[in-house]
Amino acid sequence: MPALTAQSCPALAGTVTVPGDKSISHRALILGGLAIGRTEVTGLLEGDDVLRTAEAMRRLGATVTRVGPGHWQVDGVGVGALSEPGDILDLGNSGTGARLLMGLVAGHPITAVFTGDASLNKRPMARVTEPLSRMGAGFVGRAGNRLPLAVVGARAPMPIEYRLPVASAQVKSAILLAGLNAPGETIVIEPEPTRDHSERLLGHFGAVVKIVDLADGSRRVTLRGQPELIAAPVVVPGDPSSAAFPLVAGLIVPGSDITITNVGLNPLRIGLFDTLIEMGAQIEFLNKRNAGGEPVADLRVRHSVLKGVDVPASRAPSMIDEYPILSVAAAFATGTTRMNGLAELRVKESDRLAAIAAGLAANGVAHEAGADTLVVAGKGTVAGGGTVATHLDHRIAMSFLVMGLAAARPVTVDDDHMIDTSFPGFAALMTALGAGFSRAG
Ligand SMILES: O=C(O)C1=C[C@@H](OP(=O)(O)O)[C@@H](O)[C@H](O)C1
Ligand SMILES: C=C(OP(=O)(O)O)C(=O)O
Repeated sequence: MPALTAQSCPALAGTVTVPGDKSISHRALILGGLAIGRTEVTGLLEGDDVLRTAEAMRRLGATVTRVGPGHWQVDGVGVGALSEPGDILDLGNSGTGARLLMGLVAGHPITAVFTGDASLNKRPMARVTEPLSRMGAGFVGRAGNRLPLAVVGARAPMPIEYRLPVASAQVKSAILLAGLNAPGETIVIEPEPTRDHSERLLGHFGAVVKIVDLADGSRRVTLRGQPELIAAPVVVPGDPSSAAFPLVAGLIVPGSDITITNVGLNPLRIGLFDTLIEMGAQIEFLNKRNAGGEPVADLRVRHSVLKGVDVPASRAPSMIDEYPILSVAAAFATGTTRMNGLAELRVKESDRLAAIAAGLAANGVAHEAGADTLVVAGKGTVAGGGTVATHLDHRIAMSFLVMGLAAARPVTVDDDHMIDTSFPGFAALMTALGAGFSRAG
């Protein structure tokens, strides 16, 4: 386990581009693998999570080729024509890869065995196996349907109407992917809208997807089954969830003035930016444009005096992966930041609520964690000096390294290798802005 230490640094400056969006990258490979013809993907995230999905799609019969940095070609097989993989599908650290591909396999008459790393194999899968069973798939797994798990795909998949018990784009997407090979309409009702990259890309590849916002605030997504998907180029924007790390670093390191180019601004992904602006963050959205069907902009970020705010639970789906780095921003703010509706953080790559609380405690930040709440008592400065246990969680590692850039004493994370799952080149990009990291030992 390589430990990495971040120490306080002078003002950050410069312009950087973060890697491609993880959610869109997974989906581009999966839908490209089902489409007829060759899909050209540019800006693909070449992080371990997405590379695992690429390999799984190969095992399912698609031809997936890297032609240059971020430039990939996928020759698809057509909906319903996936082949049975000759070996286990190992999705590594990736909940998205595992759950989306379980949906895909569930809708095909094939059997596939899924596994992952020590983190993924602890994560709950019943949330996908339950609706996918109703569509006709079978599952043989450990208690609670955790991985390793065999998916016995439906011979004749049935469309369902399903109301999500938790707000989860992964569960929604798994059902839609299974529904692709079912006759008739598959309907998912979400209590609160979650990221809609699957819906956007399904439409982009020629499927008919209807989205209706219902009077009670929920959203109904209807997919017409058995479409012929046609290859279409996908331009992947920079990942707002990755941009969050240099962005918060720019806010908390005194004197900083940085620009992050080509950041995806899908309205269902930008809860963190809204929250930081409420806290007083100076963020300018420059050169707003549309790229590959998603809104993008360049973000100019300057050091800011932040104040604590209340973050409503309703905002959680649009910033679900951003609470670790928001907690760091809150520690440098003055006043109390209250976060609600965080139950899902307990089932990510780690129990993120517990990992954040332990990291704050190790670095002298007053806070209180409840079952699904976190209150951070910001004092404007952070003592630091702690070592943070990362539990195979990339977002915990990056968040506390950012903390170390502005804390009084250095902050160490016990392991940083898993950062490559979502943000390869993180340390180099931060160093280019002026950050200081050192390898312990
Ligand atoms: O669909 C996706 O691409 C994702 C959905 C979210 O998970 P949930 O669906 O579990 O909320 C998010 O945490 C994950 O990083 C990516
Ligand atoms: C939760 C995350 O990813 P996944 O669920 O795909 O492992 C994340 O990237 O923060």
